[in-house]
Amino acid sequence: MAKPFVTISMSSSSPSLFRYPSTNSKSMVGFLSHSPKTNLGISLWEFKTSFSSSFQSLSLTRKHCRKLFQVRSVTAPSEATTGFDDMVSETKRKYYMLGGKGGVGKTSCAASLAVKFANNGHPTLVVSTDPAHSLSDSFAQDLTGGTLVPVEGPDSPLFALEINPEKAREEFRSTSQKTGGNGIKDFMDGMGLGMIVDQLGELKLGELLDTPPPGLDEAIAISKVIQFLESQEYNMFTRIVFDTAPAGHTVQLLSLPDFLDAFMGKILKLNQKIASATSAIKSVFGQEDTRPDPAEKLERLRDRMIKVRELFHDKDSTEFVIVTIPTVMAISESSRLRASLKKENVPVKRLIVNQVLPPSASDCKFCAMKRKDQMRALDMIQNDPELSGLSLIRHPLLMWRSEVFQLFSS
Ligand SMILES: Nc1ncnc2c1ncn2[C@@H]1O[C@H](COP(=O)(O)OP(=O)(O)OP(=O)(O)O)[C@@H](O)[C@H]1O
Repeated sequence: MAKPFVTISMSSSSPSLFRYPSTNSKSMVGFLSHSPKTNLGISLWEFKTSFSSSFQSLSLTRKHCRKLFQVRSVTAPSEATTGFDDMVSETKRKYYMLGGKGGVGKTSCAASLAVKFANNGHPTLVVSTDPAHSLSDSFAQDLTGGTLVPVEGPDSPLFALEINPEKAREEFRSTSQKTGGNGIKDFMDGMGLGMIVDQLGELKLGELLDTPPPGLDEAIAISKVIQFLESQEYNMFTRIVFDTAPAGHTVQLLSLPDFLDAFMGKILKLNQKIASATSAIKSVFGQEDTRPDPAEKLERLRDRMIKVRELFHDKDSTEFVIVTIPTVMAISESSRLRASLKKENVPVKRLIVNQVLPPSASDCKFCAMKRKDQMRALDMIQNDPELSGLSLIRHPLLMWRSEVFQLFSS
């Protein structure tokens, strides 16, 4: 039997796998019933890493999952569950991208929505690509390390993953620098082909490398998740919830393939020069060139970026859900986000308005003022040409973090 972990590789282009953490947070702070890890829990993930045997082992995993994950009884505010029935009804795989202004509750909603899906029979993966991860806080489990961690509680398997976008960016840098940066220059210099290095200067690769567009790291992270989800091992996941980085970045990542096209054009031009130079050297010295081809790697990266863009545009499988709060500023920003997403043809159907004051018979002075402000902001939504057509899901402002987690769970 294979060892109980396999890793998600952030660098390989082959599908990545789970790693069951050796330790797990024991504090489930309120909202998740704590069930300490048992031997059963560990053996659960002893599935084989070979692709040929994966199907069988994963089936085994699912069976055990049902035993391991305890049915959690949670009561959701009825308003919070409205509008989500159609999100859980289809059996086909669906991707939900939750995005919005910083701090409005994207992570809380993503975590909570993922629990809702899992409790409704969908094996679910919730992924954070936000550089300021707080998914670990939401689940009170350590999710760092770029591996899939099982979340305890829901009826169906729920896994969470925090991806370090910095790591993804670093990977891009090192690959592209090997291709167009100092690595190549040193190599060419060593071969006495300085004049080609001079020509490389014209390509201005350095400038591109120094100013990668915002969203690149997030796009790389998303593309990696999509890539491994395509493999047979991960067919089981029917709902994938992404907790994305604050608003602007997400839209910018959609234009990444264009950036990469420009970048790739240069890289490929460079690669041709190198290929002809090295083949000339090989013909003289009869040497085998065993160096890996970074340009090929970049090409694959660009292809993956294109897939991410396609996924964002696929109305059948993907939905971008805007999360906001009832303040004039947040609503204005959400309207701009919706406009940019519309321009990019990204499907948006729902708007979650989080932290709405619950009804009260006796407001204090502060609460009364706050409520008035919120009413004004909610009115704005009704009159906003970008937002008024979306189906609105209102979430109450809750007192306790444990309740926040229950927003969608029922
Ligand atoms: N409905 C709610 N009622 C009360 N508190 C809430 C609610 N939703 C979220 N919060 C709290 O607001 C804070 C920010 O929430 P969260 O981290 O989910 O936002 P975010 O949009 O993901 O933030 P960031 O952009 O920094 O990633 C957290 O402390 C969370 O517990």
